[in-house]
Amino acid sequence: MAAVGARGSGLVLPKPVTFVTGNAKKLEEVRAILGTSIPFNSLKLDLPELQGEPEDISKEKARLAAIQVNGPVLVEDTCLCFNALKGLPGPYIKWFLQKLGHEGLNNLLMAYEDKSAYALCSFSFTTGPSVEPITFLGKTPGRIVPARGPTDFGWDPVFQPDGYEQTKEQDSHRFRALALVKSHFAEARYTFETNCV
Ligand SMILES: O=c1[nH]c(=O)c2ncn([C@@H]3O[C@H](COP(=O)(O)OP(=O)(O)OP(=O)(O)O)[C@@H](O)[C@H]3O)c2[nH]1
Ligand SMILES: [Mg+2]
Repeated sequence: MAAVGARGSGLVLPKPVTFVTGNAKKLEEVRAILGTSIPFNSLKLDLPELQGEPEDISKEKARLAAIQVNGPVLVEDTCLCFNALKGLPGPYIKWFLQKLGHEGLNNLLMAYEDKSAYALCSFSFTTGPSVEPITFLGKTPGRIVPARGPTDFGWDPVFQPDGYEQTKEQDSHRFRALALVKSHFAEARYTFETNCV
């Protein structure tokens, strides 16, 4: 590990964790979910994204972010996967949404009875640029519906989680993945040489 030493039984990291994202809404949700459980700074950077499987994309984002920050980083990649399309658009949902809009996302499934989908959040954490990132996944099953509700975050209006009347739930893909991140931090008992600003 890139930890510089041990204080008590936890690893001592040279810097606070930096959550790297170019997405203000993600940052807002991460702040709300983590509260004060994991002290972190944020950095607005639009990192280049690999093509491929969600976990690999997330890990590569963490590697690139750790090089830029030169310290511990947390990143996240979010997918919206349509079962009828074998998981696509998946990690490419940002571009599909930008080009097709909510109605276009519904139209992609027009030829299929199966409207089921899932949201997948992949957080990756590394203590520094030379350390292999660890990934934490959170998944919410649901289905694609005609747009409804608030339109302030991406594809939320067309994704209805299973068992919920509305298109947004408290116990989300992000919430589930961050619960695993919190458990990891609790087990590792990281402490920091310098405080967050
Ligand atoms: O309705 C939503 N509810 C969510 O919970 C959610 N989480 C992400 N998104 C959107 O899905 C794409 C992911 O792409 P993405 O993971 O690459 O994010 P991003 O490029 O915006 O930021 P980042 O990569 O710098 O962190 C982007 O269009 C995000 O706006 C969401 N939309
Ligand atoms: Mg992105």
